[in-house]
Amino acid sequence: MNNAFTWPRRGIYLITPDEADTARLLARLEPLLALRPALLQYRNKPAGPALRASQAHALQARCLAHGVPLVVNDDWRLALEAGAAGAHLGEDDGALAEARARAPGLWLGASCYNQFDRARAAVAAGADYVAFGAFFPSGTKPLASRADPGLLREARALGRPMVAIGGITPDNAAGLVAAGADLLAVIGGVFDAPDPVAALRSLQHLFETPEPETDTP
Ligand SMILES: Cc1ncc(COP(=O)(O)OP(=O)(O)O)c(N)n1
Ligand SMILES: Cc1nc(C(=O)O)sc1CCOP(=O)(O)O
Ligand SMILES: [Mg+2]
Repeated sequence: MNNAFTWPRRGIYLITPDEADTARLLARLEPLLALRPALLQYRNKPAGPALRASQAHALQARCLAHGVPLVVNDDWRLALEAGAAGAHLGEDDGALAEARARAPGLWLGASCYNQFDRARAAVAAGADYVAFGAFFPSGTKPLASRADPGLLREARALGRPMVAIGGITPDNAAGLVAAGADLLAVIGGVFDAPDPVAALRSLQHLFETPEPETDTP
């Protein structure tokens, strides 16, 4: 990895909700960025190219102000243009190997769903981290395929940071950390909570205990 930021290793990987109103998006994010999540991903599925570009630039400015690395979902070119730290690519987002070749300085993450083989291929293509999910039913992505925490134990052997995603809340996340997740990616568990700041704090607490053993079979 080659980036102005140091890779955060462990913590909460906050992902933005779909929000067309940029002022409102920034207002919702500001108190959360003040808590310094490990990473922020800009994700806005219904947004068109112009809104995505302007929101990515606006978020990059706020992330820099708070010292939080920004990752852009789906689009490594936009990540480069906005000066973000990374891009996250899934099965519909182009070849990771091309992104690796064209954007050598970006952190690149790969969605691996519930598939160990996909993670192995992503690492071979140059992924800096691999993401697995969905570990719980997700209101954001109700049709996401489901993953088992045992996959995290198996994938530790790949030697890359592992992100867990899908329906994660302060009440269900501890088992994923125990299974070896380095980062917990969360949308609804924070943004749909009655008190998003309190929810993010609770999730961050999970990483304040010592790291679990990682070399058990
Ligand atoms: C950290 C993280 N993990 C998984 C995803 C999902 O990516 P993808 O499968 O491309 O689906 P969309 O998010 O693009 O709908 C993610 N974005 N971030
Ligand atoms: C964007 C996404 N990807 C998933 C996967 O399994 O790859 S689950 C998911 C939704 C994450 O949002 P929430 O925290 O609200 O469930
Ligand atoms: Mg995608």
